Amino acid sequence: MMRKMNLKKMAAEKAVEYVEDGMRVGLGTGSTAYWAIKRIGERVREGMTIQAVATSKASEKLAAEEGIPLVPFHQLDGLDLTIDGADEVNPELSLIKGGGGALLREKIVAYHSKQLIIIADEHKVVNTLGAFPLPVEIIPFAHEWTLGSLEKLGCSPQLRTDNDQLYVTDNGNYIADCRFGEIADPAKLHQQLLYIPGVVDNGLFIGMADRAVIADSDGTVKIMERPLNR
Ligand SMILES: O=C(CO)[C@H](O)[C@H](O)COP(=O)(O)O
Repeated sequence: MMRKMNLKKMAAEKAVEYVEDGMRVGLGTGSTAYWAIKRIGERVREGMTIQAVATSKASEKLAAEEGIPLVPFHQLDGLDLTIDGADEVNPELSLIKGGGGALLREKIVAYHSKQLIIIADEHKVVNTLGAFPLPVEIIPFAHEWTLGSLEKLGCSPQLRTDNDQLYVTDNGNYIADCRFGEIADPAKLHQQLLYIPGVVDNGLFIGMADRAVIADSDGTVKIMERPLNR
């Protein structure tokens, strides 16, 4: 069987074929997006001209090292394409994202992209979202109360830590990882979460991804398209 890292690379490199000269491109975050940024870097060095923005400080650093031209947000009125990873992908291409903690910037960038392509290995494809704990970005102020409100929605939120310290996002916030179990109605949960003061955003991406490029352990790469009725 092929190693997982190779599957991520395969999906990422296939997705980078959608990047065309002159495009404005959003760069995702995580170990799969890493391979997309590396491949985009190669294509830039081969002569492709793009303008890029990154969804995290880590991806920004990698892109700069790769020589990818990064531009300030105010110079662009939107993006043509964003390529990003995901923690779960369902058949409607609804997603759980934020395992890497970059969900807020990822959602802002995806929202302003004409196209969002998700890259993943087959292990991320699920029928129903929710086995992966849903990351919810919350502001530090009164976060204990915000955690209480999350609990009332039916999960036991875990404040994310990193080396025994509270994990702090690029935006200075905390992440509560929330185990809801199977999420029967992602759109409803999304609304309920956004209703809680102190919640900045959450890792549910609904109706945002246009396609998912999925690498299978049999060595094939398949493209999932978002159903037209959504
Ligand atoms: O949403 C994300 C970061 O916030 C990542 O895209 C997601 O966690 C998948 O990461 P990986 O490709 O490392 O499995």
